[in-house]
Amino acid sequence: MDLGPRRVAPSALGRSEALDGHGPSRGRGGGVLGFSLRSRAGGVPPVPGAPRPAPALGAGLNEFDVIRKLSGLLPPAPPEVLVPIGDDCAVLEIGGRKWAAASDMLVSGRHFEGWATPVDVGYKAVAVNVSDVAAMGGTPRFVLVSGAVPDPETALGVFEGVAEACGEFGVYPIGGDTTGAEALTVDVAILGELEADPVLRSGARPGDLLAVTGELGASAAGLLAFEDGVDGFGRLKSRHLRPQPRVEVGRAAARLGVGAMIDLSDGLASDVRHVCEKSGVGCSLDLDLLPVSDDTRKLATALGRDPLTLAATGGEDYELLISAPERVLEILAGSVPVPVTVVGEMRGSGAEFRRGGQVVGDLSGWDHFV
Ligand SMILES: Nc1ncnc2c1ncn2[C@@H]1O[C@H](COP(=O)(O)OP(=O)(O)O)[C@@H](O)[C@H]1O
Ligand SMILES: Cc1ncc(C[n+]2csc(CCOP(=O)(O)OP(=O)(O)O)c2C)c(N)n1
Ligand SMILES: [Mg+2]
Repeated sequence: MDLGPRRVAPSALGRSEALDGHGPSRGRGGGVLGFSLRSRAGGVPPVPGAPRPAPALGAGLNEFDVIRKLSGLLPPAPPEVLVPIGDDCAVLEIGGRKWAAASDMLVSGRHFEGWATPVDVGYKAVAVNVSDVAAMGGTPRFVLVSGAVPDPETALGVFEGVAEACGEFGVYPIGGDTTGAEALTVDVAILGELEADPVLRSGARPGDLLAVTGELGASAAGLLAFEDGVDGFGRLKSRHLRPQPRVEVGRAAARLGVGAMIDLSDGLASDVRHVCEKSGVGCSLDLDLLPVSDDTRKLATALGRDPLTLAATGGEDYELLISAPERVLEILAGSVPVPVTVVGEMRGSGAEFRRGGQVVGDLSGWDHFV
């Protein structure tokens, strides 16, 4: 295990400024709330006494508010549903076996631009779903792949990438759907098998340590390189286009009975809050402990970005965040070929990030509606 200067400061520290589990705006666009404020400021002044228009349903909600609200609309789950909406995968019991099920899609302009070929998009669409199964401790088995594509060549390119990823991760494609559209969208649904009990987001306990696999910030750095047209940095670009989900670590973690696990898609700063919220606990993370590679640091710095902030908020790492007692993490780190780095600890309440011993606020990851 990468123990570094590993023990984070004890929890006699100030509380986080973003305890609601979502953090502040990342300043991308105005969001739905921004639009309503703008239109009011520039529009016709309200007529005294006239009925006010009802606010649009969902106005001002962020991505996770939407998911919480739609979960509230669910009828009672049938008995086969062991874990409902709200974790990396749902868990179903079918034929005496436990299955993890999830879906994630990639949308042109939102998840990729022209730097990603259709083959890259197909590959990544499978990989990010495999990562959700890994986060439950499962073995990915089957995918359904649906493409909304501008032309037949794109459809076939996507499927080439799907086939490549399926071969690499031991997954079999059992169907999907193909339709025409202006811009490319690829949606993958996955089924994984669980040999051990699934690892949920809700099992973290105060006193557990928090560890991440692999490295953080490389994918976000690769994205910056594409966006800014930077030559070179092929490893970072590849980390962005071809994430390597941590299936073996996830399975080992489940066998060891770690407390909680989540895959890092939106960024550590956001994803750790999902674990806190679901577990009813808090956490303290030390940014100085984040595993950030030299090339990530070099590129981020060259582009005027802070490498540690990028690593905490950039997203699409597809590493695992694991909460477990220290001894369990030591055993895990000794049994997998990927670095497992302690970055903080769980505590009673509050989500706090520290750096150089000081509390830093305003850290949050990706949110599709902010
Ligand atoms: N439109 C939707 N309908 C039903 N469940 C959804 C929808 N969007 C997201 N979810 C569920 O909400 C939870 C959180 O979703 P998300 O943040 O996308 O998780 P992840 O990062 O693991 O993909 C998951 O359990 C997911 O299945
Ligand atoms: C063109 C472009 N802009 C921005 C990003 C960065 N980005 C898009 S989605 C995302 C977060 C992960 O995607 P999401 O759809 O939220 O996955 P999930 O959490 O559901 O697994 C990030 C960091 C990108 N990959 N491409
Ligand atoms: Mg998702």
